[in-house]
Amino acid sequence: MALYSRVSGSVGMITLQNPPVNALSAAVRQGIVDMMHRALSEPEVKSVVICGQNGKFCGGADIREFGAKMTGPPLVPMVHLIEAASKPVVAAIEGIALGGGLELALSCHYRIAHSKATLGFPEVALGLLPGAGGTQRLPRLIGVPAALDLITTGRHVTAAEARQLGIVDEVTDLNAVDAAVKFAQSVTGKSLDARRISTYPCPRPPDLDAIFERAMQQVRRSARGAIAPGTCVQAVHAAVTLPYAKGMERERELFSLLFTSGQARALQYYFFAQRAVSRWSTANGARWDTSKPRPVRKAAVIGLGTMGRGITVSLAQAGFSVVAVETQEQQLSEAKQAVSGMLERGAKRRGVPLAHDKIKYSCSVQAVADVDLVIEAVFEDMALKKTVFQQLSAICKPGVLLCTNTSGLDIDELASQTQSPELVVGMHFFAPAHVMQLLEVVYGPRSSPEVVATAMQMGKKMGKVSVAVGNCRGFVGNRMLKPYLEQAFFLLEEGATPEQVDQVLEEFGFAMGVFKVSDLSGLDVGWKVRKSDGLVSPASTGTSARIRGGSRYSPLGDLLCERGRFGQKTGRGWYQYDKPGGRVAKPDPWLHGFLEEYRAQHGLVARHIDHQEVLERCLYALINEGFQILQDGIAAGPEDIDVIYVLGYGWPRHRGGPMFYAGQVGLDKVVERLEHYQQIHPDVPGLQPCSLLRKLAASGNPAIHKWREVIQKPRSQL
Ligand SMILES: CC(C)(COP(=O)(O)OP(=O)(O)OC[C@H]1O[C@@H](n2cnc3c(N)ncnc32)[C@H](O)[C@@H]1OP(=O)(O)O)[C@@H](O)C(=O)NCCC(=O)NCCSC(=O)CC(=O)CCCCCCCCCCCCC(=O)O
Ligand SMILES: NC(=O)C1=CN([C@@H]2O[C@H](COP(=O)(O)OP(=O)(O)OC[C@H]3O[C@@H](n4cnc5c(N)ncnc54)[C@H](O)[C@@H]3O)[C@@H](O)[C@H]2O)C=CC1
Repeated sequence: MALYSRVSGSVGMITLQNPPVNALSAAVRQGIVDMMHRALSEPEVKSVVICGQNGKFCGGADIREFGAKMTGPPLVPMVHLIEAASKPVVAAIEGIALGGGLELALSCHYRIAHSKATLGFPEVALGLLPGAGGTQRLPRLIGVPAALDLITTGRHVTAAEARQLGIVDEVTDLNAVDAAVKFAQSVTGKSLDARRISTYPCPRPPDLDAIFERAMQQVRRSARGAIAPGTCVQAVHAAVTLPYAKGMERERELFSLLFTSGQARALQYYFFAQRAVSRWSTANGARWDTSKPRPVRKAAVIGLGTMGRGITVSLAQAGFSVVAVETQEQQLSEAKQAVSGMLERGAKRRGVPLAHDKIKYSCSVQAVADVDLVIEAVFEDMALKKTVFQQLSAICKPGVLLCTNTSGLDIDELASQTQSPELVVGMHFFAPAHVMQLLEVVYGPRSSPEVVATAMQMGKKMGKVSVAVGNCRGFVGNRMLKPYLEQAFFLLEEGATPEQVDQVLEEFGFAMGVFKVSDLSGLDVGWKVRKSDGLVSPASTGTSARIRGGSRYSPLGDLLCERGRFGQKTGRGWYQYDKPGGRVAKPDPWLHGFLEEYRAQHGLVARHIDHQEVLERCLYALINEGFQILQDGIAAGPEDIDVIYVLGYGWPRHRGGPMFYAGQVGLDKVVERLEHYQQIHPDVPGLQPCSLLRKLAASGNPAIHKWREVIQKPRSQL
């Protein structure tokens, strides 16, 4: 709702009240309309201030209302009522003015912002455009290029930048509401003719066509199939080419198109999913709201390779004191340089405070004796990690959390090496660890709720989105990757090429196809894991080479590794590169010839494989594993899996995540297609639909927020 009060005798104050972000719900919109009428009708009131309760102006339209039937006064007439007011209306912007909140502010005649406020049009991230005049008013106010930037990227600007751009009239370090009241008094009685943005002509730069062409190219490059950014460009184009009223009609038309799209539904689902994962629960009943994190001031990182360096940077930037340990002297000195470089780039590009003095380096593990938490990031080798955990358990002070960054080894086996297994938890960062937003917090059967809470909170302080997951081989992300990769290999055996598979996945929206990712991360990584699992046999050219443990196996990755083709690092992998370390993947005729030879050797006849088969086999195998993970209680809900895949594995956000996508396709359809492929490939267990998936499909494709009801029933019933 909105409260009305009278300040200093002549100022009518409208305060938005809808915690936590004063979103423009039906009640808030109704309140604003009613209170505006009241302020305009009271003769003593000479000007109006609009502000938000609890230091937040407004977080925009109430996203939770989008799925339901809209009630209350619409936003567009509301902003027109404010702009047309005969008394000056001043927006007092504290905290945030986002989306519809900024549109509300732009309809006011003046805007006063607190210096710590941020403003922006984040609608594009929800699959929408600013649909209450934002696309028509902003270019009129700040020009086309700046408006295009803000609206198509959704980036938030500081009050200082907003002042520079001309979005706000004044910035204050003092109380913005008091400043707005004073300002409102000072403009009482002044003409408002020049203050109504909708009446401004839209500036027409001479190179207008080129500006729009560039903007379209830019969004095509970065949007990866998302429709909202391009539609935002079209809406801004209408501001320049049409009179205001016609431009508003066009905005409405384009908004409706987006509003009813599957992409908007997916992005809005994802918005809430990313927030829902912080309300974690574990399979044995520990929960976010009953588990208290421990204080952590000083942390240690063991092993300063690729991951340890990024983790060190991330910890130091978050304000933790860090002891960084590396036993190899050469590695230690390289790591010091690399960490310094990362800190300096962070300071330069993102304004993160330089934190060199937060880090103490050592080549002895004894240096960790007084830390509160340790993150181990040594080689992925169980025997080595066990030794390190035994050492840590002996050296660290009592009560220290021992965390491992393993990509998939058994947390419980590591915990059993220590005197306090309840203090052991996985903190699985993603490379590069100082950039990637995802953290899988892996709890073992013995990890205490307090320890899970501490790791989750540490992640948050480091700017990560932390997702709590249970302990199993590969946890959630890497476990689901296995059937996806397997299908990609099998498709090569059956006649596809890496380029073809990658193209299908990139058209779907992945930033990179599976083979390009494999080249980037190094084929040797998976090879080492397969070797230690005993899967890589020296007889990989024999007839039994394509069967392991009774199931189909593709030795293609192993054969490439045997030939030294590790991907980008060696300049050859599934693709060729101009040199070792090269980044531009080019199709490799050698690889095509190799695949032909391989097929001939194994009696395989290449067939035409269409787009649909590539997509369905790769994605549905991955999705099926996701349902198995839910069934096993490794992830608490589909949101956890979706957030992991979007933030950690490049799943296109506008498709919501694999579990949401499965729901959109239709679970019955996913089951039907998996069964179809399983009939053709009976030796591939990953194609057998799991019982939870079947059960949900049979119960009529319930909406994704209802899946938990089925999952939480005793697992024996599945
Ligand atoms: C605001 C934030 C920056 C705060 O961040 P932080 O402090 O980190 O807190 P969070 O954890 O993120 O959030 C706390 C809590 O608040 C919830 N929440 C946040 N914002 C909203 C919101 N806008 N609505 C509802 N709830 C919100 C959040 O979910 C958390 O709760 P929890 O999930 O329970 O944990 C940050 O939250 C943020 O960035 N928020 C999003 C801001 C945003 O994107 N705003 C834009 C909203 S869209 C908008 O404004 C649209 C418009 O431009 C106007 C459209 C015109 C409307 C016309 C509609 C007419 C319909 C016509 C149909 C046409 C179809 C036809 O023709 O048929
Ligand atoms: N590289 C990646 O993309 C990811 C790796 N991981 C996991 O992170 C861990 C580390 O991986 P990377 O950083 O890639 O390995 P890396 O090979 O780059 O670095 C490992 C470092 O540990 C050091 N080391 C070995 N034994 C040590 C000891 N006893 N004490 C101190 N330092 C020691 C080595 O000298 C080396 O510098 C592994 O468990 C890996 O599975 C997790 C996520 C992603």
